Amino acid sequence: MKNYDAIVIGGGPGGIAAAYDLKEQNKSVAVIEADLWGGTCPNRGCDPKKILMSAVEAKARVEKLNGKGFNTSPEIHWEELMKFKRSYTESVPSNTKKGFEDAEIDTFEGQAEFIDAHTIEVADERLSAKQFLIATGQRPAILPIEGQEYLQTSTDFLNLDNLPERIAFIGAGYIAFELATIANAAGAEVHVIQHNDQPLKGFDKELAMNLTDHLKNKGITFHFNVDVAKVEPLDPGYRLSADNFELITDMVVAAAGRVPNIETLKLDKAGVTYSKRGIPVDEHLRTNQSHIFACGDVLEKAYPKLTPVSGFEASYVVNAMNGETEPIHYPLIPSLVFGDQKLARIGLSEKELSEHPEKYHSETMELGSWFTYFRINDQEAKIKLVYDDQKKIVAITCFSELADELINYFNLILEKKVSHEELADFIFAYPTPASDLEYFI
Ligand SMILES: Cc1cc2nc3c(=O)[nH]c(=O)nc-3n(C[C@H](O)[C@H](O)[C@H](O)COP(=O)(O)OP(=O)(O)OC[C@H]3O[C@@H](n4cnc5c(N)ncnc54)[C@H](O)[C@@H]3O)c2cc1C
Ligand SMILES: NC(=O)c1ccc[n+]([C@@H]2O[C@H](COP(=O)([O-])OP(=O)(O)OC[C@H]3O[C@@H](n4cnc5c(N)ncnc54)[C@H](O)[C@@H]3O)[C@@H](O)[C@H]2O)c1
Repeated sequence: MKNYDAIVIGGGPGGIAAAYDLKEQNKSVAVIEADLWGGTCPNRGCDPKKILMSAVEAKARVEKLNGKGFNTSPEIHWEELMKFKRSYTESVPSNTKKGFEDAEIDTFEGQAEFIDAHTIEVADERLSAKQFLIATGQRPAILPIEGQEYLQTSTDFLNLDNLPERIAFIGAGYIAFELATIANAAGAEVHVIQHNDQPLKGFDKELAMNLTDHLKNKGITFHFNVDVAKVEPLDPGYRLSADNFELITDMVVAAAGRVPNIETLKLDKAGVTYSKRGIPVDEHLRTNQSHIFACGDVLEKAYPKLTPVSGFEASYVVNAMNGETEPIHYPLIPSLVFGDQKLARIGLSEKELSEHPEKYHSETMELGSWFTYFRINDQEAKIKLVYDDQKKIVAITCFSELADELINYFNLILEKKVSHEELADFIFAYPTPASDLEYFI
């Protein structure tokens, strides 16, 4: 039986970052991956989505300038776009694996399952280690409804050879908004079905509704307060039904959240506690077994489950495995819904803000006439700044084509507590979103 200093279970962003850091400390390290090396983000998450989104952004940019230099609406050629996406994704698993091999990190393929607290089995091989890191991520939740076998997922959508004429998304969170935006721009008839009336929970309600209205104007149909009960196959297509609701479509994507990959690990055999929301850890990312750590999406945690958060936790956990005694301290984490118009937020959570309305007040600024946005004809652009009673900014939500860039500047400003006076010491290239910053702070 091979014995290691550390075994990392899961070859996604969290597991990869941790494995390299552990190796740099001259430890013997093995990584185990059950599916695609690289994990969710580069194979079936952020990166393929953003490649498809590039076409959406380009199309929308031209459409915004219709009558202002353009008189056309570019058509997205799905097969070509998918080919472009695959030119990136297809080499991710082999490149990731080769990277490990070059770094002399051992790789094993298959589902890892614990035999006991110090031994795991993968593809009929038993391995032991002094320490373990569980970084097995999440997968799409499949709704417990009649006909659930006909539901497809974000993974299926991001690998479609041909775009169906009609697509329905169940759920109105990050994934549904982003993939619906792509499907709509590429020419499909798109429906988004949400069981309550609150899309994009966790974002400012007013600006989330601005994004919803933007997508409605693009042709996406939203159905709120509809709890889908049944999916039936037709020839061709599917019928979705709920109380007083029926919809015929060609593809149904379950986009109603994600569940942690824990069942196959046989955590009971290692004595590791878990819940259906993931693996609970202490403030050193340690499970109830002191030599078994966990990081990334598989955690039961209140922090957002995002690629940079997995990477941040991985860097921390390697030090914790080495005996670091300071608890993990998370910096501010921006949240962002990508699209031709983006919605981005940072700062105190909407829950915290709504629980103490007496403590906070907000100001919304329409930005459409500001030169940065006027130039690209982004008439919908706006920003909401939330202040505490000391007039300190505690949260910011941006809605615009440039919100992704802007939120990162605010991240630096809020995290480093940069004042208006300090900002005035900088000369930013003009005209850019950065040169507007001094008017917000
Ligand atoms: C459609 C989509 C879009 C997204 N877009 C963004 C975005 O724009 N920005 C962003 O920051 N985040 C985004 N995310 C989230 C991001 O992908 C995740 O937060 C990130 O991948 C988490 O990294 P991780 O290493 O914790 O888990 P993962 O990337 O999920 O990696 C875990 C790995 O463990 C493997 N595994 C599971 N069980 C076992 C086992 N028993 N044995 C061995 N291996 C196992 C899995 O196969 C997987 O490869 C998106 C996610 C999705 C689904
Ligand atoms: N841009 C990004 O950073 C990005 C993009 C995509 C995914 N992600 C990550 O992936 C995670 C999962 O995304 P997601 O969109 O699947 O989950 P989500 O939690 O963001 O949204 C799920 C939505 O489905 C709704 N829902 C739940 N049950 C339902 C039902 N029975 N019928 C109809 N609606 C129902 C929820 O109310 C919610 O609005 C995100 O939380 C995030 O961590 C991030």
